[in-house]
Amino acid sequence: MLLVQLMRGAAVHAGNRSPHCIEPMVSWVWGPSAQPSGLRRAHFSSCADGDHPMVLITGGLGQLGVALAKLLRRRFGNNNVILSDIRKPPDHVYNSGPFIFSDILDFKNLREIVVNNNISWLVHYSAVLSAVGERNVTLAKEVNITGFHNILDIATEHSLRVFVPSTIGAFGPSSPRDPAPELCVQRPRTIYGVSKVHAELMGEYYHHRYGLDFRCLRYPGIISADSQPGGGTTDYAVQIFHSAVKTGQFECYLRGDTQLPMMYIDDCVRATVEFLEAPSDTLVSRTYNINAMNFSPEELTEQIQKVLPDLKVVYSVDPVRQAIADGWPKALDDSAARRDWGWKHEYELPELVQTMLTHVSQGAQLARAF
Ligand SMILES: NC(=O)C1=CN([C@@H]2O[C@H](COP(=O)(O)OP(=O)(O)OC[C@H]3O[C@@H](n4cnc5c(N)ncnc54)[C@H](O)[C@@H]3O)[C@@H](O)[C@H]2O)C=CC1
Ligand SMILES: CC(=O)[C@H](N)C(=O)O
Repeated sequence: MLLVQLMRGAAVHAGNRSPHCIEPMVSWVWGPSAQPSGLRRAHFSSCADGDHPMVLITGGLGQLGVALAKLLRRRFGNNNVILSDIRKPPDHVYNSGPFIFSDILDFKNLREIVVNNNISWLVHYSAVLSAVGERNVTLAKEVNITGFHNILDIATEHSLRVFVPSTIGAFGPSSPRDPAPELCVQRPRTIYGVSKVHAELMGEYYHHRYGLDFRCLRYPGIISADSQPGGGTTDYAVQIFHSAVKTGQFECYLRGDTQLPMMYIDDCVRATVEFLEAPSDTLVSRTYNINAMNFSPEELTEQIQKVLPDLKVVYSVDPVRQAIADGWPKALDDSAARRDWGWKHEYELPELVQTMLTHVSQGAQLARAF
């Protein structure tokens, strides 16, 4: 019954966004996780067959890579998007399109993949996230800095368009927090944040020095139902949905009033594709903030309780993740992305909660059926 009610609610949510491509084309596609929401409107520039880029996604088996690959494959064809990682993919991912082993620390292997597959766009998702990075600084330095240098050199060598996400974690306690602007003091206190500021600056330097087509979005915390987060500070906002559906109880590691910027995964991958497709001359900057909503654990709980009133949340604060969150922005100013390349989010908190509960309930029902 819960599922039926949720699906009814989700089906009526259809966003309107403004197209900002050279030749705007409105088409109807199935969203990456579109079962409950049905047909959604997609605004992309038209793209003749021969114009398709050949895309490589590194770190593609994390929280975001598979959803991005789905959207890019729908757009450019299944065989034109290669997922890669150092882990073994689950069967459904392996069977859904090209997958290749790639360790970003292995420069020669990375170069071979780029050359042999005629790669033209590189989406660099491999990373060690904030909480795991504080537990293993050496690994974070290696993957997020040394690995990124390999990406930068190969992208420059082969004239690739390269997308590297940054994060709200690239700001720190001395940055303005409400909202954090595009340009301000950035003195993060995590190795994750330091490595992302390094990536922003190096990418912009290579753009100016060598003409590299470097593109970077500072993502907020991303919320997804089908994929698990990889060890960040915003993970609670995914975990709470699974606990709410499975046990009706959740132990939150952040204080109830910790407000952070957040976004639903469909908005995140759509923003990424739109930004990748934006004509170079519309990009005033090479690094943009993007955002959708800002909320605290208490506000998220309240919204979930509108559907699941029995949900109980207790707070058991983890000092490491709380200190990280306390140095991050409460909101992001993303007006430049909205102005320059037409960024517009679709999901606000009520739609996010509706959609997440629908997906997570469906998943739980399926799991019980097997
Ligand atoms: N998920 C989020 O809330 C946010 C993510 N981002 C950024 O988006 C990107 C993707 O994030 P997620 O998918 O959440 O990360 P994740 O932690 O879920 O996945 C990262 C992937 O990188 C892979 N990896 C680790 N070492 C590697 C190596 N040596 N070679 C190749 N792959 C390696 C891991 O196996 C993993 O599958 C990251 O750069 C992250 O910093 C930015 C802001 C928010
Ligand atoms: C916001 C991020 O970059 C990530 N989810 C993390 O919490 O580390």
